[in-house]
Amino acid sequence: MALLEIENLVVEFQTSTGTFRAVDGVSMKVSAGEVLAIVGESGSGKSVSMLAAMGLLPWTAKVTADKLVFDGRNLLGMSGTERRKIIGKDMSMIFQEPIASLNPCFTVGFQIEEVLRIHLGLGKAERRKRAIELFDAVGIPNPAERLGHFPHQMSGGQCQRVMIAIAIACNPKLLIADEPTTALDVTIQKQILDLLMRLQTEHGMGLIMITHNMGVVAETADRVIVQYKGRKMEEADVLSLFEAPKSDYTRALLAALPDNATGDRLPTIGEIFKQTSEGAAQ
Ligand SMILES: Nc1ncnc2c1ncn2[C@@H]1O[C@H](COP(=O)(O)OP(=O)(O)OP(=O)(O)O)[C@@H](O)[C@H]1O
Repeated sequence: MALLEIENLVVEFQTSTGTFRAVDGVSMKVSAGEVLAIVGESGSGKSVSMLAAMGLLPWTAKVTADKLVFDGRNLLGMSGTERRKIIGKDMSMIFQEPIASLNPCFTVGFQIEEVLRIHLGLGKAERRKRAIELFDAVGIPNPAERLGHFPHQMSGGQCQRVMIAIAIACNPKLLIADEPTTALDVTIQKQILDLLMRLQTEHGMGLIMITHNMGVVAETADRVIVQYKGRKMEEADVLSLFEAPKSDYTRALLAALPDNATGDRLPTIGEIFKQTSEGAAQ
């Protein structure tokens, strides 16, 4: 049975200029222990799809789907209270900007201990012990001392490790990583990616990796979904996608490798076609 099953997801935003459809009929399945990459240029609806699954979109978003099931439970018919028992516990998410994702007013220790208190009901001493274990597991040096630090006292890489520790605090079944390395220095990116992959294997979690970076896809994913303008253009296992891409869009993305697609942003389809026509004209 799939851990997360989404069928025909549509997300529309009410804007001052009318209704904008950010996600247009996307379907996907992720199983326990599987790594699914969602790839596509900026604005293709990758984050919005996952925020919809987590129930984290603002009220201006209208979310509909034929199916939105997590671990056998229908998320669509669920009350906010019921959903909050799952989100951050069995299904958690980390974001691109680790420093912005943490609350600047509280120590990182308080922030991780709150998750342990709310979701697992642990007492003070147990929370602190578990928080130290978690910081240790994600490679934060001097974990006991670091619990007393505020986010601004830590580097971006360290904050991302804190975010990962918070995300795995309750042993989630599914972790969604939304461009987890994009905002970090190149040297730190690999460390964070390796950490995520190690934790995924150790915990047998399902992992959805949202990325612009085809190198990250090749290194991490079992299966890949390519999104463009809110639609799924292609879905394939990672080898098939690289060896025999089916859609023109995927072919164009791969044709742009390695020069243009290893940075923090994939080229837009317009940029790719411009390069192709310029190449042909020379
Ligand atoms: N709250 C909102 N109100 C209106 N439009 C929104 C809102 N949030 C996102 N969008 C729009 O939805 C579209 C999809 O956004 P999304 O963040 O999912 O793209 P993405 O593929 O994740 O891109 P990126 O890689 O840049 O994050 C974009 O055009 C974005 O401007």
